[in-house]
Parts: sequence; structure tokens; C-alpha cells
Amino acid sequence: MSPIGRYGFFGPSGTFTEMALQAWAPAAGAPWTAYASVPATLAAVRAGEVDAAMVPIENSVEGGVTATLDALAGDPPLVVVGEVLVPITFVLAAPAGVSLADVDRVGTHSHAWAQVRGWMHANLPHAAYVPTLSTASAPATLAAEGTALFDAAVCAPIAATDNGLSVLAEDIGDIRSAVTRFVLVSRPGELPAPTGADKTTVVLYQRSDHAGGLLELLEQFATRGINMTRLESRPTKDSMGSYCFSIDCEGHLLDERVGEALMGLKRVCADVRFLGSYARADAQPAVVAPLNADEDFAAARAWLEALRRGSRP
Ligand SMILES: O=C(O)C(=O)Cc1ccccc1
Repeated sequence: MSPIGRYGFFGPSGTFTEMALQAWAPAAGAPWTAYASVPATLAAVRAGEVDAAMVPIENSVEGGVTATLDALAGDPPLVVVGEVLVPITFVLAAPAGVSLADVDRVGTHSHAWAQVRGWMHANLPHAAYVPTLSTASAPATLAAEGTALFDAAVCAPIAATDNGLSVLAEDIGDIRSAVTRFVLVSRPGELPAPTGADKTTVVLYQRSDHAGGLLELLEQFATRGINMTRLESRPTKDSMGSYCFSIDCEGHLLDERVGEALMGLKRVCADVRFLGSYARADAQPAVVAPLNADEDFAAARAWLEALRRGSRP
């Protein structure tokens, strides 16, 4: 893959997404552009304002980031070219002079609120939740406008410090080991090279709703010994009860078993949206079921081709 010049991210500065981009590209060459929402970030990639952008896709506590899953599958096509895992730590931050007892309204991103619900219930049971575009925009609003909209913010420790806020409580996440998975998204082009520890992301649209329909899709992975790492159903938005399936599996498009599975899916699905093959953040090599290695497929194909030529191998 050619080097990426211009990066975008779901900002502003101080979001967990910016931390993911810092982990991906520690020696930033060109300036990075922050966008206020996931759709705005992906629109900038589609429009060619940036070459690639970082967005959150999945959290170990709250699950899929639906804004990303839905916007990724839209048009014109986009692909994932990399992933980053970031451990998530939240603080409760407020302007100087505001104490815990003064906090009636808390501003933060919906995914952050979902991850501190238990702490809020135990410590601020009457606090109202005020949604903000990102975790970092909440402390930025407190710094710029004071407590007009909310009294405190749930954000990353760095976002509290950068906005000159006091930390009222540290490490308030209900699950201390929470991790968010971020993906680097680009316009389709050259594929990242296979590493042996890759993932492939697809969105599958069924031909019709019928008994065993989902099983038919899953069989395409199972019969080629491919392990799936994420499966989510999302409404197609066409009509009530109509769903597509967003799937991550182990392996790369250039692996024989993955290529064969995608051909199988193409036959049985109304549409298959390929959303990229990229190196796994944890570098865990793919587990390939016996007799599903590249050489097994190559030997079977050579045998068939020989038969078709009229020889008896
Ligand atoms: O708002 C942010 O900081 C983000 O990057 C999105 C997010 C929100 C909550 C947990 C992980 C990522």
C-alpha cells in the first residue's frame, strides 16, 4: 500500500479516536484534520479531503458503534486498511469550583455514558445525561462556555487536563479492562499486504428472508475453516424486519479460503459489500482449520484443471 499523506479523525483533540491515530501514526508528517462526527469523518474520506481517517467501530463493553457500521457500508465505497485497540479510562471533570455535590448534569458521548452507568448510579444517581458529539467536546464546552449546558464531563484524562478542568473522580469506567477498537478507513485501492494475522470485513445482504437463511451465509465461512470474530445484524432501513449482517472474519482476501468464501457468499447473497482486509491489531495469526490452507485449495484446483484438460492426474 502506498504511504498515507493526509489523515483525518473523529475529533476534536482529546478524543479516544485521536489516541488511536497517535498509536497508528506516531510520527505524524502532515497535519491531521479533526471532524466533529463519524459521518463527517467518513464523508471527508469519500470527498478526498483526507487519504485515510480513524473512527471507532466496536467497544468491548457497549458493542458496535452503529454510526460507523452504517456509514461505512454506504456509497461511494470505503475500505478498512488497519485497526488499533485502545484501552479506555474515563474521568469525571469539571471547572474549578464545581464539586461532586454540585453535579446535576453530565455531558459526554453516548458510548462513554453507557460505560459509566454503574458509577453514575452509585455516585450521582440523580444526574441527568447530556449527550455531546464526542467525549472531548464535553470538556471543551465546559472550558469555553462554563456550566450553561452541563456541570461536568466524562472524558479521557488528557482531555480534562488540556481544557484546564479539575478531575472530580478518576477511573470511573464500570469495566476497568474496557477496550475500544478503531479502524483506519480509506477509499478502495491497493490492498494492504497479507501478514498471516489479518481480518476481513464484509456486509452481507440476503436474497430473501427464509428459514436457515443466516445459516446459509455462515456455512460459507464454516466449510472453509474460517473463524469469525464479529457478527452484527443491522437494519437495512428499507422496511421493518429487514436486516443485513456485518461480519469480521480471520484471514485476508488474498488467502484462498477467504476468496472462496467470498465467491460462495456472492452466489447466495443479494449483495456482498467488501469492507477491507487488514492486519490485526493483536497480531494473532489466523487459526486455519485443517485442509483449508492455501496449498490445499491450490492442489484441488490443479486437480480439477487437469481433469478439465482431459488428463487423469
Ligand atoms: O468520543 C470519543 O472520545 C471517541 O473517540 C469515541 C469513543 C467514545 C467512548 C469510548 C470510546 C470511543
